[in-house]
Amino acid sequence: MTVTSGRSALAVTAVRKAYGDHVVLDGIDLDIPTGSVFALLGPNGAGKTTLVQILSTLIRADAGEMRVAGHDVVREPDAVRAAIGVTGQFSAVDNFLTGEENLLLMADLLRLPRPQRRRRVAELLRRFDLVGAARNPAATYSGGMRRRLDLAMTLVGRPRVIFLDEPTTGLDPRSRRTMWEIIRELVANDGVTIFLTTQYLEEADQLANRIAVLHRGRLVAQGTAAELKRQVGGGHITLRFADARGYHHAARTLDVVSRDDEARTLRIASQGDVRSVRELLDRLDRAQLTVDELQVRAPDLDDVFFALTGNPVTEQEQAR
Ligand SMILES: Nc1ncnc2c1ncn2[C@@H]1O[C@H](COP(=O)(O)OP(=O)(O)OP(=O)(O)O)[C@@H](O)[C@H]1O
Repeated sequence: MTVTSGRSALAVTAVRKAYGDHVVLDGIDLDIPTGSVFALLGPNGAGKTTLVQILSTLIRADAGEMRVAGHDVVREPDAVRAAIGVTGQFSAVDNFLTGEENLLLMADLLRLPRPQRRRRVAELLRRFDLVGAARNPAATYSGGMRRRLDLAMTLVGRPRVIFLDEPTTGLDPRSRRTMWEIIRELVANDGVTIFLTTQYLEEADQLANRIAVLHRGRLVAQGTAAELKRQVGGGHITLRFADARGYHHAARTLDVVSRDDEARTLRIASQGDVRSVRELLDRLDRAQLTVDELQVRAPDLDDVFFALTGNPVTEQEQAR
């Protein structure tokens, strides 16, 4: 792949990064078209943040060629910085300042022309539903409000490429959906390119035009959510157990993709056809296990992840 495509917001070839003996990124190639959402998917510790830090000029790669918004990351870091916005797990929000003050501070730092500053800040407060809380210290904000403020601060400088490093980690489902809406609007209205990292398969499914799966320093698959699902084929069966004994016995003996101990549900890899469902039911009967509920589903990204890496996401997180 070359690194010259005019339509690419990000073009990356053979990026490598190691910390001592630990190879974190082992030859990453990416080409992300302008105006699209790209999701880099991987469990904790996969190297997602490291790649974002390299592409946003915060740390140096050991090798590789990278262009972001048309600029070379190593040779033109200032031009890259001027074209990008980054919101990460460690937010830029100052707790002692109000939401409005945080935004004004950002406008000052970016040297926005004076008459524009208040106008831009007011517009962002409106857009991110922060008008009511604008005069309150950011310390009093909920997790969702803080993420919105953080993203609003990133937008003060009108970046063309936005890195969102795990934008919804730790948010409740409602705040997560609000963030998704905001991200969709950003792409539709502002034509920005979004580079998103996430551990949530559903998030990548909801937002991304293209998804890449990072596993042990390499991109093990790339494509649209539909392409990745097709690549895996099959699907899964979800079983909910009536009692804890049956649940734990089944968890030990079946080919489990993922599990939810609280809800006593197991996800089993399966083609989902009548024969494989019958075989599974026979097996459960023989073991005298009572199932409360059974659902047959088409493949989702959880199945993709399992097929590509041999592990469910949750197990990889636990194995860290
Ligand atoms: N400065 C550093 N020195 C040594 N090792 C590091 C350093 N920064 C990151 N690592 C290691 O590199 C690996 C990748 O870390 P990284 O933070 O990029 O992963 P991640 O996919 O973003 O994970 P998370 O979802 O937890 O943020 C981890 O094993 C981490 O311990």
